[in-house]
Amino acid sequence: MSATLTLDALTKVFDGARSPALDGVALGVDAGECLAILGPSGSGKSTVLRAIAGLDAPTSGRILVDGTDVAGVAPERRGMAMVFQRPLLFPHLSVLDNVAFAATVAGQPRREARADARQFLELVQLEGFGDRPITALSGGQEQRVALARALAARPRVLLLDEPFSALDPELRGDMHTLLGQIRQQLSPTIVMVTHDRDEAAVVADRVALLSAGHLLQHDTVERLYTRPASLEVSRLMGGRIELVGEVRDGTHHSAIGAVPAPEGETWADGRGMLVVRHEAVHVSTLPAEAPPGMVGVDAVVADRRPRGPRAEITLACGDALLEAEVPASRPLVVGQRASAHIPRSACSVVALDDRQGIRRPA
Ligand SMILES: Nc1ncnc2c1ncn2[C@@H]1O[C@H](COP(=O)(O)OP(=O)(O)OP(=O)(O)O)[C@@H](O)[C@H]1O
Repeated sequence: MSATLTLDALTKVFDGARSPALDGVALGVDAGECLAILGPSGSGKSTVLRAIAGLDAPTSGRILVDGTDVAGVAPERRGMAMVFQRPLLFPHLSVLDNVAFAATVAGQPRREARADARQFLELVQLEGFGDRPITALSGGQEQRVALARALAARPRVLLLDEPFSALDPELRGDMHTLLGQIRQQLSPTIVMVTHDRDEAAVVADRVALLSAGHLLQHDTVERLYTRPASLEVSRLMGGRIELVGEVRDGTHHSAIGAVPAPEGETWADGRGMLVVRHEAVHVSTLPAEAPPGMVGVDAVVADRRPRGPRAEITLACGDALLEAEVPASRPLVVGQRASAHIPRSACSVVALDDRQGIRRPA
């Protein structure tokens, strides 16, 4: 129950719009893969999903399922099922009949459809809930029913449009675990829209990052964080360290000194912005040499902001500022001398966009 999905130069211009909602989006999803479509509000995430589902026709470009163009194929004949942010269940039907609905309408005998639906309720861990009215379910349970109903249609591609965003963090975590179990058992191809980086990191094999209708990067979660294709990607992925400088002979030079490219990589010579994942910066107060593979920088603690079990630290290194996180229990105080140890593997150089190069991330 999985298929490959290919988006080929997908473009959507809504009537009267000044700029396209999607502009030439091209990517492939492997059979059984989970792709997260990530991006800020209005970037075109739902438009991609609605085009794949057949709910909106693209202005140009193609959508291929297992290599076959689905242009003109009605939504219900595409072999896809969609789960929305709101579960959209029939309130007058029981839980079981909601899940069995599509099969019954398609002409499957009621008894068979219900037996089948029971299996999917079990899959979403709602066995025993079949006879309940929909109105007796919690939000998380409703979304499980919506998922069971979508899976009961045995879609080749499962489309999820921010399906867990209305749930509280704990329930959302449970749903991520459930999605992992469903993937293990059924391996559906999944395309999931989310604006939450953490959710994308937990559920997806790869991420398509959109901004203003453009695909900025299609890559693994780890590479989006540590090898952003541009300054915009770095910022959208929450990158907070940006150092203007120049690459010479494969080493970036900036206010913090020389940072050689990570092992096995090369950086092109020229002006460039060194971007560094702040989560990887280690703050040391001992006068120790930086360990192998790391760059050491002398600094002074310029700011400290409590964040529950963690504290965010700003380090001043001459004119440059570095960000880091430490456990809240670390007794680092403003004005204290410290050194930052930066793993080279957490560093990347991106083109310096002169329109945005000077602004620091918020
Ligand atoms: N039916 C429509 N008619 C006109 N413009 C639309 C329509 N649907 C979406 N748009 C516009 O297309 C752009 C992309 O919208 P879309 O809903 O795909 O973004 P999104 O990334 O899903 O946003 P959000 O995270 O807020 O849901 C936006 O500028 C939006 O205003």
